Amino acid sequence: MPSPLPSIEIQLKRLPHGEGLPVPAYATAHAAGMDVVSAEELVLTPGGRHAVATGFAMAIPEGYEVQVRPRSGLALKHGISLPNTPGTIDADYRGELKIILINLGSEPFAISRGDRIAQLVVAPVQIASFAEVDMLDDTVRGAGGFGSTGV
Ligand SMILES: O=c1ccn([C@H]2C[C@H](O)[C@@H](COP(=O)(O)OP(=O)(O)OP(=O)(O)O)O2)c(=O)[nH]1
Ligand SMILES: [Mg+2]
Repeated sequence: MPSPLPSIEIQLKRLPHGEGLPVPAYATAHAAGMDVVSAEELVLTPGGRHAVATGFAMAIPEGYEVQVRPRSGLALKHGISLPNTPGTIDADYRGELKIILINLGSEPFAISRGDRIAQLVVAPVQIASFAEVDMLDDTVRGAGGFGSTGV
C-alpha cells in the first residue's frame, strides 16, 4: 500500500561500479531511514576509517538535505559508526555518495559488497541569515551552559 505521508522524489544515478546493487530503501513500513549498501569490499581495522563507495550519485531537490546516520546494530555489536554523523549531503552535490565509516571497536570489521552500512534520512532545510547586533535580549539561562543546570 502506498504511504499516506507526503513524499518527494530524488533523482538517483547509478554509477558503473553500482551495477547490480539495490537502490537505498526503507526496510520497514514506517522506517525513517533508507538503508544504503557498500559498493566495496574492505576490512576496517580498529581505529580505521574509510570513505566507502555506494555506487550512486543523486540530485536532491532544492530545500532538502540527506543526512547519513549510523546503523545502531553495527554500532552496538561492532563499534562501527560515522565520525561525521550525521553526514550532510547537500542538494547541489552531484558526486558519489560516500559513507565515512570508523571502527571504534577492538576487532577488524569486514564489509562485503552489498552489506547495509548506514541509513539515509531526508530532511527539509531551513535557510537563515545572520543579523549582527550589539546587544542580545536577556533570558533566564543567559550565558549558562555546559551543565549549568546540574546533572
Ligand atoms: O558523509 C558524507 C558527507 C558528505 N558527502 C558529500 C556530499 C556533501 O554535499 C559533500 C560536502 O560535505 P560537507 O559539507 O560535509 O564536507 P566539507 O568538508 O565541508 O566539504 P566541502 O568543502 O566540499 O563542502 O560531500 C558524502 O558523500 N558523504
Ligand atoms: Mg561543506
